[in-house]
Amino acid sequence: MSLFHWKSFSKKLCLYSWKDWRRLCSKVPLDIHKRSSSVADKTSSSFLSDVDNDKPVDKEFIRNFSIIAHVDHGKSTLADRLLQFTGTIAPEKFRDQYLDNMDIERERGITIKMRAARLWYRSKDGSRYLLNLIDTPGHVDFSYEVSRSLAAVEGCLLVVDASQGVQAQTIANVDLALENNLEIVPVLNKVDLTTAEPDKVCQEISQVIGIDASRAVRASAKFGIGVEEILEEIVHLIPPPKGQVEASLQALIFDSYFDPYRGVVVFVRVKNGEIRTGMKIRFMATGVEHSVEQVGILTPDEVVRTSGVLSCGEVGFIKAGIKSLHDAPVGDTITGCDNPTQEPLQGYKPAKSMVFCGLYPADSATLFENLRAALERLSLNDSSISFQPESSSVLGKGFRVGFLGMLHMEVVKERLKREYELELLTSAPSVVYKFRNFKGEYFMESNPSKIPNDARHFEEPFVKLDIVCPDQFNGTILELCQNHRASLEDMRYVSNGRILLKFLIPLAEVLTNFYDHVKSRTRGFGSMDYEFHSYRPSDLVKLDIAVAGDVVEGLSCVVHRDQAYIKGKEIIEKLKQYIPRHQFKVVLQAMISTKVIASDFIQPLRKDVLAKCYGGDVSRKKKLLERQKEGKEKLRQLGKVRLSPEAFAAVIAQKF
Ligand SMILES: Nc1nc2c(ncn2[C@@H]2O[C@H](COP(=O)(O)OP(=O)(O)OP(=O)(O)O)[C@@H](O)[C@H]2O)c(=O)[nH]1
Repeated sequence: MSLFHWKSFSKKLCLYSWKDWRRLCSKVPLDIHKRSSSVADKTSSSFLSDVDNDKPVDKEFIRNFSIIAHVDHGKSTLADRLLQFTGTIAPEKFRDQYLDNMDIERERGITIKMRAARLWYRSKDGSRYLLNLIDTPGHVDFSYEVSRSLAAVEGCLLVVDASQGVQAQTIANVDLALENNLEIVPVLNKVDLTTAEPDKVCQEISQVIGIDASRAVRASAKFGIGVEEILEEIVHLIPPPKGQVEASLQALIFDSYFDPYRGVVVFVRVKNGEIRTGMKIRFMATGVEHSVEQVGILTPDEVVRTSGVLSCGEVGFIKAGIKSLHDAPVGDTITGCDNPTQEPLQGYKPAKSMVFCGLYPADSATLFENLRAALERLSLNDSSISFQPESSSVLGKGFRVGFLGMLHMEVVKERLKREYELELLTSAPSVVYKFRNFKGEYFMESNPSKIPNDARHFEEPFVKLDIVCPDQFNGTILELCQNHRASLEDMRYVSNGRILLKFLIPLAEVLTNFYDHVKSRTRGFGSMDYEFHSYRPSDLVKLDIAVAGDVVEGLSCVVHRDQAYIKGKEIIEKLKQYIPRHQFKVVLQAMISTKVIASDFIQPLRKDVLAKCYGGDVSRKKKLLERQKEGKEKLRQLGKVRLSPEAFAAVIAQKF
């Protein structure tokens, strides 16, 4: 075991006290797999042999649901247990986080993409049910995935960590579920922890979310406790899908990806009618028509149905020789060309890039084209990435790329490095600013160096920010938010001792290290969530940085007027450490338009021109010094200072 893995393993061991271990060992079956497969023998496996996945299922016996929760409350672990318990995955094939199949997801232990899987479950009432499960990400950057999954189901499991209680994203996800009129089934997870307080958390759920949680299943996804009860709740509380098989086809696209060999694979939920192989379908938003080549189900592997039918209420995939993801946008409705519906289903707003930064290959000449190809391929499967070419005097040719948030940006950068072997330099992340030019025309721009000097009336994106934390940290959180230009909108108790604070805050302020500050100020007990609210006017200015008289593109940024001097000074100090001394004096300036607000300089190298002048006439010495001064002045006017990419990266790192 590597040192790293050993460290994290031993850290996990230390989380349990001896009492914990004794309690766990006596109560919890250690071999989860054995336990779940033995129950599966009783309930599922015995009847899985006669399951016909090829035929559509009577919708009275279908339950479609998502699993939603705050980050790390145990969604993927619970999905694993449900897959095991129902015998969906053969024991020899099983691995933890089964539905998270991207390397980055497994290494970081986070879900980035939603995943669907169908499970068969024989209920205690004797009937056999088909459960379509959609596991969703918890991180705020990917909440778009959650809202997509919720439009495709009738209910959701709301997983709440019984030791942490209701957190900011629990509330945000419940709001999404309520918007979609879904049946919410609460589950109190991690009851194996000694710090678990299920009764208190039950009260919190009722108080904050307004749903009755008295019957909530008390579960431990880690140790397989309460899994059968959860399945019973799904079957009895979540309604079967509505819709008519005889009606015109209406199928909602909730996800899709591009396969270089098979074209676009579209994941759908059939709301009305049925999709059959060979039929002509129309994508209502784009008007594009195709013939269905294959339909199939997600077991979670893609299995083609030889019967060629996907019927009302079912979740599955279709392939129709589609070449571009833009022809089959997520959220669009598919209908039949012969008997089309007039009413498209309610779709989703397209995912919008919120954070932008420049990506430049370290060896720009050869790798620029590779970067373009890599971004094109990535954006085929991730429509929230946007990019366009840009160039910088320091970093050469690159692309300005838009992301959903900072984690999304990191994930994309990591994928570019691993999958395409691209070492990249990044310019400072920025949001999209709105401003007016001197003619009064409105513009939107994410690259601060492209904002003209006469820009005025700046507006920036604001987000609704929710922070949940113990009430003893109320003061420090208010102070933090005030320092980041937030305004308090509401404050209420979630439970005895924990509060929910609601703010309006500029997005640019929460992007960088803000979550770390919340965590450290609340000793790890605080959680936050945010969503876009609106563009609002702010007293912003464009800050330029000039080195030896030349403005350095890529170091420009938009800052609040009150922060401009401090920011400018910080950047200049950092540059001073990285720019080597030259023959001439290098002046460093921070400027708003043409007005210098902070400046410093790097001393020139000095050659002792009098060294060889032993004794001699004083006027001769003066002449030599005079000539040296003139030469340096000339150099200062003509000389250029090349900023190394390392200096650039260091300044960016401290700026954000
Ligand atoms: N003690 C205990 N730990 C659990 C339980 N369920 C999950 N965990 C642990 O909690 C951590 C997070 O679990 P995940 O299943 O990855 O959580 P998630 O909600 O899917 O996380 P995201 O996808 O990143 O939002 C992991 O270390 C799990 O082992 C449980 O019932 N008891």
